[in-house]
Amino acid sequence: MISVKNLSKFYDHFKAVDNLSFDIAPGNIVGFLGPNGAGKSTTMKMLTGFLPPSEGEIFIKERSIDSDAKAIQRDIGYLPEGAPAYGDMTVWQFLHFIADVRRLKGAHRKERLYDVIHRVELGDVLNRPIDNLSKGFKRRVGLAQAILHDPDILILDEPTDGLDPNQKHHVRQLIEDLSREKIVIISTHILEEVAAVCNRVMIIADGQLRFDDTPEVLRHRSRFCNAVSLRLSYAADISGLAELDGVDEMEIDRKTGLVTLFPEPGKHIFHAINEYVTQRRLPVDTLTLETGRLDEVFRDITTAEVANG
Ligand SMILES: Nc1ncnc2c1ncn2[C@@H]1O[C@H](COP(=O)(O)OP(=O)(O)OP(=O)(O)O)[C@@H](O)[C@H]1O
Repeated sequence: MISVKNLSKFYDHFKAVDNLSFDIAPGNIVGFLGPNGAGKSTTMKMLTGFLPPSEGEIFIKERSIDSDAKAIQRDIGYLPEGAPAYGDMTVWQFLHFIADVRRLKGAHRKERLYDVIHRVELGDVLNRPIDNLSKGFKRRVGLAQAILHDPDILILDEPTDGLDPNQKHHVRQLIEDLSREKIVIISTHILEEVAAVCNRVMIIADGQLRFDDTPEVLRHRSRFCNAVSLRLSYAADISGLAELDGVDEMEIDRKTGLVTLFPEPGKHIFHAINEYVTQRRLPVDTLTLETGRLDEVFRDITTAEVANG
């Protein structure tokens, strides 16, 4: 369990993290979201004991990071932003170096190295110097060092940054596999990542916590959630759609021709629309039930503070 109380960080007079309080329980895969400069990395560095808080407290498994940082760091795997490593070492040398730092010994050490190399799929690059690896492989080496000692808590700063779509998919699956019983905190800019792997979303902006709930709740904040969009193959009179029971509003995107029908709060309109277009034989190419647009909600939440001053 992680428990954070009134956490703040100042860089000189600038408040980068502003009075954060939250608890995270095992099994939580937290997507830690925020625009550039929101304070994500600073918060992660404080959680891992790399940066002392200016104010507030962090308890991890009921120990204070203030007095017990060393013990706490044994329970944490941390992938910092950019995944720094010793570039002149080969992957094999680097992982052994990390195994030394983590004091892994004997059969357990062997087993952990084998497991991690296999899971993160580093077998083909073990003898390559890290400096010569692609960005994607460097990221994977960073991930491997973070999980080598099988920590209960994983803190990953933009783990899929620089990876191609296949590698992203692989790393997300890896995180899902690892996350049973563990706490995983992932900082990311990528909203689809949150929907794909996280069961909790925390959004910060200007160092303050703006949202803390499930991805589902986040999605439901979108006015597009449960809206129905359709595309016509040629022009037709669709004005009757706006009059259907439960339809609040109809919007037509003049550029793309996409028609979106928004429901009244709590109403489901897909079936009524489907029936209407079928009965009238309207020339509808696609009819889609929207699940909500996370990018729009993210923008609303993170720009709200500007309006609030
Ligand atoms: N060592 C430092 N000294 C002074 N200011 C800093 C320092 N580190 C970060 N900051 C500032 O604190 C704010 C928060 O930075 P932080 O790196 O935590 O944000 P972030 O959410 O991780 O951003 P990004 O998504 O761009 O990585 C930014 O305005 C940044 O410029």
